[in-house]
Amino acid sequence: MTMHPKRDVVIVINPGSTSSKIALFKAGKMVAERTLNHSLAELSQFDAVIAQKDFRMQAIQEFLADQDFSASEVLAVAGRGGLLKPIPGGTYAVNEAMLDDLTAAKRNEHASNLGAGLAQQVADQYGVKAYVVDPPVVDELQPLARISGLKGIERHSAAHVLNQKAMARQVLATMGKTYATSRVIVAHIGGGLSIHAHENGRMIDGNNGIDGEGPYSPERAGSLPLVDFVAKVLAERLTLDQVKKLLASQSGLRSYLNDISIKNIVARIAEGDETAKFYLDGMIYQIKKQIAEMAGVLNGQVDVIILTGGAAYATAVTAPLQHDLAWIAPVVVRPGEMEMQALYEGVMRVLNHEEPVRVYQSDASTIKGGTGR
Ligand SMILES: Nc1ncnc2c1ncn2[C@@H]1O[C@H](COP(=O)(O)OP(=O)(O)OP(=O)(O)O)[C@@H](O)[C@H]1O
Ligand SMILES: CCCC(=O)O
Repeated sequence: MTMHPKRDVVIVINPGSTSSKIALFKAGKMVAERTLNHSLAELSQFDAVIAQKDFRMQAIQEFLADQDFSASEVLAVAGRGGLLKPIPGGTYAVNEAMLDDLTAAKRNEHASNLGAGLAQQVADQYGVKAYVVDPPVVDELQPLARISGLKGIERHSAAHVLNQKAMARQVLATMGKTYATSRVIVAHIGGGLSIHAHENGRMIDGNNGIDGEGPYSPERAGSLPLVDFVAKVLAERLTLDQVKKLLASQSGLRSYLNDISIKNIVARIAEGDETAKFYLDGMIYQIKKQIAEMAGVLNGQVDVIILTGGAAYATAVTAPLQHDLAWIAPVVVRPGEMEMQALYEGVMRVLNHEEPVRVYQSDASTIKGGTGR
């Protein structure tokens, strides 16, 4: 009699703005994980994010080749979801409509747009299904937060949803509180930067850095003086695609310091680079403003402020924020992300029939606007 090995291996793929993270889960546990940080020089070879697919896939295949599992043990593949149309939270099966919208970067360019395609390619290799979980476009904004200030333009959410929610749940549990009944501000400080007010389990407001809101980040512009920006767009005759690229991936620390790595920038400061210090301080200053704004959204009733993402490893970033924001609430630092675990759990909830699998339908909008249009 032939013995069939148990299918209990899930491969998790998470393309970030400046890194690719890959993990292997077996029988409920993460047994291997690798983070590859990509330099500006490496990423600059590609005109569009979607063109990075083969480059990122190579890293995935190298990781998989180093792991000890057989193809017949693979149960499913999870990828970080991309900038789809605004959708409810949940686990979505990768389908053609999703891949088409992401390949066309209908909403905008973003590294996470690669997640579904990479996951599907790896899933095909093992003859299993691919899923994405709680993509960055999960939109729980409260009605007042949607108003922009100009009729015809509405605000929409884009955030590190997976990590913000996972960190909030974890930190609140250590405080004896639940996510569903608490008020939290989470600042994810990575290649992009998203800072949101969470109230009773929902992300009710926060910045959409992809569309040019909030603090500048390693790559993103954040909010700009609009008249000067529009004058630049007109003077340089920029197309909408060029504007989106400029705001989301060619601004922020990259534009001031020609670097997207906060780790490098902290090292430059340690060697006496005053310019690097000035612009890192500027980013920290803007983060502080955004967190205080979210405290206003929550009427100052904040259980905890959480600083997370790769840059939360840098004390140069977290120490001033902990000091300056202590008047609002305790400031807890949780460096890195829990996205890999959250992706795995999302897929397992569907495979264990605890939650229905969601089906993505094509983004019917014909106007190529920002993440919300
Ligand atoms: N040990 C460290 N010390 C200081 N900074 C670090 C450290 N590790 C990572 N970083 C910084 O964290 C940033 C990347 O964070 P993260 O991995 O959360 O983002 P990402 O996945 O590339 O992008 P995103 O999630 O926004 O799409 C980089 O600027 C990197 O230099
Ligand atoms: C993940 C969406 C937010 C950002 O990257 O700026």
